[in-house]
Amino acid sequence: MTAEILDGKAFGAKIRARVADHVARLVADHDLRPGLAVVLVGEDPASQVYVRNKGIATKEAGMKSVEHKLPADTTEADLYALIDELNADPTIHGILVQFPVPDQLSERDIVARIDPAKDVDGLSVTNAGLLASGQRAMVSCTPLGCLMLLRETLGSLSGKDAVVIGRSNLVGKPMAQLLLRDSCTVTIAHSRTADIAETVRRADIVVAAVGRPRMVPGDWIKPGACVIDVGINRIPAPEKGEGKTRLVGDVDFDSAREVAGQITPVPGGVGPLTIACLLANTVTAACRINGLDEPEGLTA
Ligand SMILES: Nc1nc2c(c(=O)[nH]1)N[C@@H](CN(C=O)c1ccc(C(=O)N[C@@H](CCC(=O)O)C(=O)O)cc1)CN2
Ligand SMILES: [Mg+2]
Repeated sequence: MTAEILDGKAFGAKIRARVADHVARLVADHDLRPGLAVVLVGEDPASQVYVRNKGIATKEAGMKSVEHKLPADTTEADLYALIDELNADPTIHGILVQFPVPDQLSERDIVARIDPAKDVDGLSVTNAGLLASGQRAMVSCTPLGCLMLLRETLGSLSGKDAVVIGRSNLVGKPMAQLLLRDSCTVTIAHSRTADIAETVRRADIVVAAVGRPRMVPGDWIKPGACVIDVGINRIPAPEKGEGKTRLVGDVDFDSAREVAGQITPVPGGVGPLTIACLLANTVTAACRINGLDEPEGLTA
């Protein structure tokens, strides 16, 4: 079997078109233009690219985009003063502080400072708790995108065996909660899982989110399984020339594609869904904050 390759760029574009449609309606019917503020602390080159792409995508969808670039030595007090300002700004509905942040800052404390209603990363204790208890939450963008892609690809997920490899607050844990909510039988595997190969072999759905290049070989995959590779790992690529690098996922694509039913590539799989779902979450937040109906097709 050779797997169907799931095109994250195309699906991301579809989500973004849906977002733009909702935005146009919110502006026309309610004079409400959703606004997203992205805060970047320091000069991490990859983060600079992601933040720029978020700004471009936000404007393309017809939303207000605000970028705050702070120096690498920004203090907690200065960052919190900015977050407080954004929390109070009625034209801003989503706030995202780009991670990683420099060492003097705590990701956990930053997230706690953001109004949970504007927490478009879904990382606050409030949103994690709402999701875990089956209530309306803001859901982290990458797992939200993975869930939308799984539903689009497989239809109902009910009764399927799903394994999430990785237990981060940003991806692994919310992904497992979303799959559980769609009535999957969910296992979270991680570095201490006793027989990870056997655990993965049982799964109809594999979501790999560990950040270890090509950790999951094809012979761990159940024939026909749907494989979602969240990993974005930069590795040396001497074949492209000295000092060159390339991106690979957490799954060994070449061997896994021979076994899987469907698989996401890296790049061009899950990555583009993260930004598309950030836009979706901003629209959702704007609707909720203003007491309007949930946007259809943009929430989990
Ligand atoms: N506050 C947050 N920080 C970070 C998040 C996040 O969700 N919230 N996620 C990542 C970075 N990220 C978005 O912020 C992100 C990463 C990758 C992509 C993407 O489209 N990747 C492309 C490849 C890009 C490349 O060539 O380098 C792909 O996979 O096709 C989008 C967004 C960490 N920080
Ligand atoms: Mg981190």
